[in-house]
Amino acid sequence: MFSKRGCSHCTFQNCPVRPYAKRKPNTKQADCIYDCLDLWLVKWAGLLGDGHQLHGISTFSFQTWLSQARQSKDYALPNSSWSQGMMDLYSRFLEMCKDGTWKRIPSYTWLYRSTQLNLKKSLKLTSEKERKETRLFPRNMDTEGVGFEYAMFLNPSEKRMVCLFQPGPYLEGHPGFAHGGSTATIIDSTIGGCAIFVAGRVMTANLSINYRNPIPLGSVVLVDSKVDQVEGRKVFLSCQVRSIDGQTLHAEATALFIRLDSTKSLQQQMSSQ
Ligand SMILES: CCCCCCCCCC(=O)SCCNC(=O)CCNC(=O)[C@H](O)C(C)(C)COP(=O)(O)OP(=O)(O)OC[C@H]1O[C@@H](n2cnc3c(N)ncnc32)[C@H](O)[C@@H]1OP(=O)(O)O
Repeated sequence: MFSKRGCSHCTFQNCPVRPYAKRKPNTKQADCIYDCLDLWLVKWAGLLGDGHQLHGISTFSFQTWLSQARQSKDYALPNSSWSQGMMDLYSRFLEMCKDGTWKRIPSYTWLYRSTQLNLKKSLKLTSEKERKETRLFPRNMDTEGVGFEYAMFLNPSEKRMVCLFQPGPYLEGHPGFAHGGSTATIIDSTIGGCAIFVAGRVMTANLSINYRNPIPLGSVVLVDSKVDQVEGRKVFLSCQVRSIDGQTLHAEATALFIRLDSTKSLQQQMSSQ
């Protein structure tokens, strides 16, 4: 039932999923192992259910291990689904990080790990349940390239956050183009990251988007957001979504974020409303 060859893709011994696959360019070995294990679990653990023993390891403990491994995986690193355009833009921003002007924002399955943002207080206020179980919406797909492929960079002095975004086929709206809701999601997340950096724990109160030109699936766009004004608890931001060459304006948006009570956890805040 299991190949004894080992997976040439990730070198995970006895991987039954891709015994003959070649390693994809730019794939980190660790990422690939998670992929293979994931598919392996879906294939076998899903069929057998929890509590069964495979190779002496219970599927339950394997799932727990996998879930912990996923939480510590940085999804904003290049993977083999990234187009050359995405890689080039990523390299350009990485270069600009060298003198400290820009900072790459790692991206985990839960928001509050992003230590580059202004979240030290929020981290303390986040419950164990929130930390372990909150899964950030744009990271809702495990297969690389099918949904939201993105990486963010923060310019602290300009209070600006950019997001390199490559929408995959599962985000389709009109044939061949990204669904407007997926564009709204990536705008909300980018603007939201910027607002979090400036004000800490915030929520979107208003997001207004003008869609100017559709975004082809698989293309790469730059979501460029900045803080315009802070008035008490209110953070006003604006954003533009453009093609890499800057020639096509895909969308522009304005947003209002409201800072939450910094002494209360999100749960306390919500239940007191
Ligand atoms: C690196 C990755 C980063 C990823 C970032 C992810 C970001 C994701 C962000 C989201 O999607 S959050 C989810 C969507 N948002 C919500 O579900 C929020 C729902 N709304 C609420 O919970 C509350 O309405 C809210 C927390 C926004 C405000 O409630 P509060 O009780 O704290 O404030 P309040 O209602 O007292 O309003 C405070 C001020 O803001 C004003 N305000 C509130 N909502 C407004 C609105 N919608 N438009 C204009 N003004 C508004 C309000 O008038 C008032 O102004 P003044 O102080 O001048 O009187």
